Amino acid sequence: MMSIYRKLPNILITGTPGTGKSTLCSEISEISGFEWLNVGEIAKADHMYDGHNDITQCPVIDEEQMINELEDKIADGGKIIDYHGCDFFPQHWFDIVFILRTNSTTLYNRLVARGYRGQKLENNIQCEFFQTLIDEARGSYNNKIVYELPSNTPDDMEDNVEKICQWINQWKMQNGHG
Ligand SMILES: Nc1ncnc2c1ncn2[C@@H]1O[C@H](COP(=O)(O)OP(=O)(O)O)[C@@H](O)[C@H]1O
Repeated sequence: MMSIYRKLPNILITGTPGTGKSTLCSEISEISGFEWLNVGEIAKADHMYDGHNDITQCPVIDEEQMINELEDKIADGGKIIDYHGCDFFPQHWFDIVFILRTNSTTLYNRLVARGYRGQKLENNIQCEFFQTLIDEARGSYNNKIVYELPSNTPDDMEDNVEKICQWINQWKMQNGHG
């Protein structure tokens, strides 16, 4: 509904760390010209933190500050937002939400390769296993705009890039910018 106020749509890509968000966003950004906003990287660069979570062993993002920071950019449309959480963004920001899904073993190997160990590794595997991001996305957005995408293989990645780019083109045509 809100999309009529934007010249281009905004896309949220979420999922457990290691499911392939950055890889996917970078490819879509290159093809579509949409700006990729990596929320974790923005928080790191601008020290937008509000404490430390001992369970996830990650700094806690200052959500209010992040929303203020992103609000103007989002209003223009044409953004791909990449974050391993999705419940604190205003619902009207996004025209579509994709959740990347990866099998436990595959994800385990990716996170080990990234240097995750012990509790941090286990927490992330559990996050994926218990479909945490699915529940979070379904609880935060209109379920008609929420889609799961498998992200286990390079073929999956290619399919996902294609699907999302097709969706962008379709949106442009339907909204008179084709
Ligand atoms: N669908 C996929 N098939 C094969 N490898 C993948 C896939 N998605 C991600 N990877 C690999 O997994 C690792 C983590 O991907 P990344 O995009 O950094 O995930 P995230 O941004 O969700 O943490 C990278 O080495 C990436 O190349």
